[in-house]
Amino acid sequence: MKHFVAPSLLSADFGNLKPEMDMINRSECDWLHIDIMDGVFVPNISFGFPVLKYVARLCEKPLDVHLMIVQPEKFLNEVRALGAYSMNVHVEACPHLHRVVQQIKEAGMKAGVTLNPATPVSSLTDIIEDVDIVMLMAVNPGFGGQAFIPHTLDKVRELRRMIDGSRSKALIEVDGGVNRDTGRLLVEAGADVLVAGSAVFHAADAIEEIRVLKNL
Ligand SMILES: O=C(CO)[C@H](O)[C@H](O)COP(=O)(O)O
Repeated sequence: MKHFVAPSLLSADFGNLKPEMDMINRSECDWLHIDIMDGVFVPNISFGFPVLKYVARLCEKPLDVHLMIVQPEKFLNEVRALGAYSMNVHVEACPHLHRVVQQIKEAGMKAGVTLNPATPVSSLTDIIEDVDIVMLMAVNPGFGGQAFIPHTLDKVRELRRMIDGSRSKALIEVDGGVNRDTGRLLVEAGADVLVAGSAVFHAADAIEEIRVLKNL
């Protein structure tokens, strides 16, 4: 399968959301990635549901919602009400991960689980066949514009082997420090979805940057 590209809203110009979403709609990107932060699970706060309702109205691409919050299951209905395609929760934030994954799927969304850089791929052994997406953080979550952690490439290869050796059909998504250089290495390692914030929204020509990322 040709890999997907998901620009991350976190790096958009919030004073110009309408033109930013027009750009996303015109571009070759596959999903819009949305980072919700709570100032507890991560040391930052991004945006909440009133802003996201506006984004959801403007954006014609599937919404990939990444909850960097404690107790993400509390907001399942709000995420579903956005019309989200997928809901990603952190393994580190969910002591009852299997239940949360089932709840996301019962709500009609794709279930994604996300690993922080220090969380091993092996922590997914007993859930890999239940999830639709595994997202690997290639930076410590909370801020855009950070440097890619190279060990993520080993984690992508390990996860690829785990998925291919099981009945899992999970997509491998990578978030943080993704640009045309790291993106190429990630695709070669077996990644299916590239999330890119600053590489897209801070580019001189965002549509062209998305095209480049799509054609790596
Ligand atoms: O999850 C995130 C931060 O926690 C962002 O999606 C990610 O960092 C994207 O930004 P960039 O591509 O600039 O690294």
